[in-house]
Amino acid sequence: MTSDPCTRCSGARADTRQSPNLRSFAAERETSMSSDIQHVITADNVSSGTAPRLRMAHVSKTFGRNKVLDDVTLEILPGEVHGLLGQNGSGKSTLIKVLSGLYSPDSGAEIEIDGVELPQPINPAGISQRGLTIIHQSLGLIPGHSVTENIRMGSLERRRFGRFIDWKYERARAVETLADMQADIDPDQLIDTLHIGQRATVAIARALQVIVPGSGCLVLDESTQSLPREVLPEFYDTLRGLAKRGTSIAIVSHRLEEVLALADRVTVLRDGAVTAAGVSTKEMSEAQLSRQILGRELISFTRDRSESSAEASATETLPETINLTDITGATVRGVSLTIAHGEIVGITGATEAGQDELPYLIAGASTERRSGTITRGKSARSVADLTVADALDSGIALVPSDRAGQGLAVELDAVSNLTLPRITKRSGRGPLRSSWQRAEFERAVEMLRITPPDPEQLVTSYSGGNQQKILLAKWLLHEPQLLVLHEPTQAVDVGARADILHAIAAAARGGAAVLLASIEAQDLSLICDRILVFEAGRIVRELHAPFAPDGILSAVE
Ligand SMILES: Nc1ncnc2c1ncn2[C@@H]1O[C@H](COP(=O)(O)OP(=O)(O)OP(=O)(O)O)[C@@H](O)[C@H]1O
Repeated sequence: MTSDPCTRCSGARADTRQSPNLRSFAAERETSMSSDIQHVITADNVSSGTAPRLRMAHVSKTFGRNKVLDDVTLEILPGEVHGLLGQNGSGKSTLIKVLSGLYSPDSGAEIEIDGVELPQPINPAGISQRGLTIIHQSLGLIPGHSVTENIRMGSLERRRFGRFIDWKYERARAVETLADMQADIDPDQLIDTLHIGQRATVAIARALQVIVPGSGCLVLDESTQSLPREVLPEFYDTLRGLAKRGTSIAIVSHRLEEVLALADRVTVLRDGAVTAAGVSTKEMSEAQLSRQILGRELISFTRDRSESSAEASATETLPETINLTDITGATVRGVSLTIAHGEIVGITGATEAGQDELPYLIAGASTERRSGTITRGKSARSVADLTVADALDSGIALVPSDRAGQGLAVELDAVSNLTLPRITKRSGRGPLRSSWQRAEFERAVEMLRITPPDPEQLVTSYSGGNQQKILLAKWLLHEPQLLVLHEPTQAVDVGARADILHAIAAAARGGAAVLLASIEAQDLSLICDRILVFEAGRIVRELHAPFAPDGILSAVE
């Protein structure tokens, strides 16, 4: 990665570090647009009339009988940031996998970089030599290897004599890149021991290493979703710096404010076909963009908080509250809090402030040394030796943020994933693939509009957002007494986000106590009754509804 020498960008860097949120970033971009980014299509950093940096035309892709891309064209100009948008399952990742050579397109596809056609089938190992770097949703890191090895993989330099790899040198390069990104990550740490945000940082660091400033194309498929909020402004600045010098950037993101703040133009897919091709984002509002994506008005989520607590208090059999007492882990330091049945308590804070760890401590999903007690009515449970199975027996279910690593059984189909936690209890009553399983699948499809509604499709063949819905549905159908969620709306489109918030609110209305760990201020403001802000492992502020997203962000900063 390189630092941007332009003074305006340096200024932006200082501003955004003070106020790390997208709104201020977008506002900063607005005020400086006239000088560069907004006129990117005609100004000096985009050569108008020249060949696109990347051109994909007539790209179709069929799986079995399902045509998921239909004659798609995408053109990305030198020096622009281009948003590739669409609902969950609209075909964005498939298009990027075609570009990277992971999927072969149907016949007739044309793919060019700087006017030169890429020979098909595309060799995944060869695309970086053509200046193309892709970060997939799955991040593509190698478990069991260090941060240095992962960052330098693909860029390792052999010494002239002996042809050995000088690991001291490679480590220094990795340290340099991490420092450029202001990422405090130990280069010798195993990738497996990093949290998801740190892993995303490593994947992005690796991609940025192979970009030669002024050329190439960097494609980010939902890569920012797990980056810590405080590094985002710096990261956006880096992208803008790269684009300003001529590198093209394609971003796939469901965060519309992010897209509007960063992208010069957008291409929108709906059901595998292009509905907007290279449309300028100049003067485009979030509402217009979501209409373009959904093909309809967005029905926003609203929660009637009074109705929720009234219904929950009618659930007579449950003790009124769940009490977490003196919970301690690696980053959480003696936290105590109470959640009433029917209540949704949000927890938020900066990275490593503790809110990201608490869900795992109380759901038995942490390997850290831990202590504290969970009390419900007369029953008290120590978290020191709590396992996931114990937690489930006690009615505590966790929706983790690491969908593939911790949330889903990736080798199984959708219906097995949905019903896995309850299958042992049910298996005595008939064959595994019972009508019960199918009925559960149908409930999940109805609740969260999972597409395609195919119970036997491998869960990994679902789009990222639909995998997220399957994960959430699995635990909602379990009807836990304490529902613990960590970033449940990651990777979902604007419509699905509303569906997910509805489903969580319905769980609370049904009597569940809900603990929601998230950095999404908008989600927290819409759904929570209370929000607890963490700092250095402790709760330092408590906010009560109604909230404004900006108020939540300033409470964290
Ligand atoms: N290997 C596969 N086999 C069968 N179907 C697949 C496969 N990969 C993707 N699909 C289907 O292709 C469609 C498009 O999926 P894709 O992952 O490209 O969507 P997306 O726009 O990236 O969605 P998201 O925003 O949720 O990540 C989905 O219906 C998905 O189920």
